[in-house]
Amino acid sequence: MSEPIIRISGLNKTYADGFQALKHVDLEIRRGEIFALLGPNGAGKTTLISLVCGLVNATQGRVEVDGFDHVADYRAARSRIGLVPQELTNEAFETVWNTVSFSRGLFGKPPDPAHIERVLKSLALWGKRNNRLITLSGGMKRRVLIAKALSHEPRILFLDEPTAGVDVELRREMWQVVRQLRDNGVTIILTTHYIEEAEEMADRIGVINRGELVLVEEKATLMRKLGSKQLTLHLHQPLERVPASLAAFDLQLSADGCELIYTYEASRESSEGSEGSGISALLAALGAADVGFKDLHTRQSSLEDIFVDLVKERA
Ligand SMILES: Nc1ncnc2c1ncn2[C@@H]1O[C@H](COP(=O)(O)OP(=O)(O)OP(=O)(O)O)[C@@H](O)[C@H]1O
Repeated sequence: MSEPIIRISGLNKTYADGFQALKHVDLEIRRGEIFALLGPNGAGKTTLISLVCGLVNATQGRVEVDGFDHVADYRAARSRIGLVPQELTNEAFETVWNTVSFSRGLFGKPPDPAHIERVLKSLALWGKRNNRLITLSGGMKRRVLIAKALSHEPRILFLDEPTAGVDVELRREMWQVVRQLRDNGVTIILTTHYIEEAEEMADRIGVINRGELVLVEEKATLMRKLGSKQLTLHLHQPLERVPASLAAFDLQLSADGCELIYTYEASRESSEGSEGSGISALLAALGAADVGFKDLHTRQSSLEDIFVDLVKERA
């Protein structure tokens, strides 16, 4: 496997007031992946990306960006990174073209109108290049932020809460844009507290809570490893309690006694077939106990359940 594009080791950050916002974070970002950093408000997401981007100094630890130390080789490291902040600052009366071209200049890159044209076209902003930012829709403004971050041809793009406070349609549009960038070879790191976003977009997910990186995992593995499934049986006759002969199963009875809910591990089911999940045994035991049901459905636990469990466990 190729070298990681970002290597973070033993990163600590204590702010001037003594608050420890990051606690010994180790993390490697793979070339070309979409990595979602998921965590509740105040978990340390912005602190972590600000450190990697060189906007905040680390108290301890080391960051390498594409082989360059982010302190000793600051310029080389920083030139490889594009950062998409949440909001546009005060350039409302500038045109799209000028804003994006100016951003490139900030990195000391010589003008390259052909590159700016490519970026604007890929983000469907070409037709708006002479518009002032103030005249653009919310979605277009967000795309201008991405264009600015791509103006100096970075290999890594950080997106800080890319879809915070935007509507569903715009969120989908942003996801599409991000996927396209990844397909063009850009490594993407996004922070989010929308679980749905991590579930939809990421190749790997890191969960950060109270300054600690509590988990880093392939999304698919995470879902498989920690996900559980529920089978709900709608009974013919309500029950007062779960029959003693079914005590071996993880069963819950709904308050009205009309539904039996069976929780089992989705991973057992996929690796061992329905036998492994105990469904056959449960159905046989239900038959023996004379508990009839008229309908059933299953539900896979989402990343949201997993996330809530993780954060709860450590609270
Ligand atoms: N300059 C600072 N001085 C002291 N504490 C700070 C400073 N900046 C951030 N913090 C604290 O560090 C913690 C992590 O903040 P950070 O902004 O990194 O979290 P976050 O995960 O990005 O949260 P959000 O989703 O709300 O943006 C918070 O408790 C915050 O109050």
